[in-house]
Amino acid sequence: MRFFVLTMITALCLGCVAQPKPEAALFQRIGGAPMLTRISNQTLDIVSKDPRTSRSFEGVKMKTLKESLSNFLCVKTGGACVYEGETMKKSHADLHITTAEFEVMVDVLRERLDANGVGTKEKNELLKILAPMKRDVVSN
Ligand code: HEM
Repeated sequence: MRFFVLTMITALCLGCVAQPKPEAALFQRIGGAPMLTRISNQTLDIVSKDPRTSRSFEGVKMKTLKESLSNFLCVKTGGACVYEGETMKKSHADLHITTAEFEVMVDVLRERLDANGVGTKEKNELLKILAPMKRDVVSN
């Protein structure tokens, strides 16, 4: 009987230990606000100078845009930030972004995520969140 009780207690304890921990939000796993700020800044620095995409950024206040993009990505990945900008449709409507320009931006973002050591799983999760936004950003 004592053996049975001991076995049951051991099994219950192991059960507690083996409980899978809920996965942290993508925001945390990606490296939090510092990483999202770095990724946003670097991506925007590159696409605003790349001749394939630079035309849309002429006259745009890059500091404000960088902060806005960083907050947007924070919210979309589950971070506790506040995004006060426009919807994707509204903020890109007048820019007439093409599919080719959208793809350059995604390529640069992917490359920056790699360069900053973001894991493949996290990188793909973020790209999957952004992919459906193409229909709101692109208007050609
Ligand atoms: C999934 C892809 C994209 C996301 C998530 C995104 C996100 C954003 C965000 C959050 C803003 C700020 C809106 C605001 O503060 O009201 C913004 C504005 C802007 N985006 Fe994008 N964007 C994307 C694709 C692109 C592409 C492909 C281009 C150009 C090649 C682009 C060019 C701009 C420009 C120029 C602005 C500033 C507009 C202004 O201040 O009038 N975006 N975007």
